[in-house]
Amino acid sequence: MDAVTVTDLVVDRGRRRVLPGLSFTVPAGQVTGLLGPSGSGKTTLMRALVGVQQVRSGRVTVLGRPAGSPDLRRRVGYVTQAPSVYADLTVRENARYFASLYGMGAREADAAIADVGLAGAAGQLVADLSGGQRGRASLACALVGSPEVLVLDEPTVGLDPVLRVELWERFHGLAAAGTTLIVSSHVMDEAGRCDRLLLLRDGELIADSTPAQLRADGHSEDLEEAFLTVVRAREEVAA
Ligand SMILES: Nc1ncnc2c1ncn2[C@@H]1O[C@H](COP(=O)(O)OP(=O)(O)OP(=O)(O)O)[C@@H](O)[C@H]1O
Repeated sequence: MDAVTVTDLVVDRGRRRVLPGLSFTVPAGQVTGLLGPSGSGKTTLMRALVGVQQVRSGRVTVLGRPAGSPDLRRRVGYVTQAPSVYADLTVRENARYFASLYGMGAREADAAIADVGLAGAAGQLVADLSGGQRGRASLACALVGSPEVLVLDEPTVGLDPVLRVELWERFHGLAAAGTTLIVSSHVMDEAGRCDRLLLLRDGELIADSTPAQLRADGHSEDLEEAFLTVVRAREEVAA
């Protein structure tokens, strides 16, 4: 089953056409990576998926409903690049506050904090956390409502390698339990951790693939190299 269907999506931001007509589907219960260089349109696409981006034309369907439908609010979680937690509350207070909005209790809040590896900092004010910790506090607040679709904009930026691996394990744990995750990144070494890959460049979909297929198409075990080979092959065809 597909959790997300995007058909002929066109988005302009300012006077620029950022997404010139995207079509793809995202399977449910998997981790789909949205990979592409800075400025390729990843955030714009994620905003369209959660229904906060004005779109010029096209259709975005999430869990069978138009993106942004009121009944999707509880079912879709979105973590932006800028952590969206209250700086003057502790991590625990933030998580419990968001839990209460979803009708959840302290137990779920504490579990979400533990999931992102912040149990030791639960009593600390968010204002006193490092950038990476703040990002994880934000993630905990999105996890607390157990959304069916989780859209995460560069969730591992600034994290040390051990935490990154732990978070990716957590993502796969969530997917195994049925959650659909869409995770953006601009570092190709994270591409290998995804079940599926959407590769964006200048708002266009260069590949809708799996890591194994991309390696085969790009004739390289190294995903970055494989990606470059696929990009160059496309450019030669276009020239
Ligand atoms: N509010 C805005 N008004 C006009 N143009 C914008 C606006 N926000 C983004 N853009 C442009 O849209 C394009 C895509 O931006 P977007 O943030 O979606 O890219 P991205 O792939 O998420 O980049 P990054 O990895 O750096 O976050 C960029 O060229 C950017 O300059």
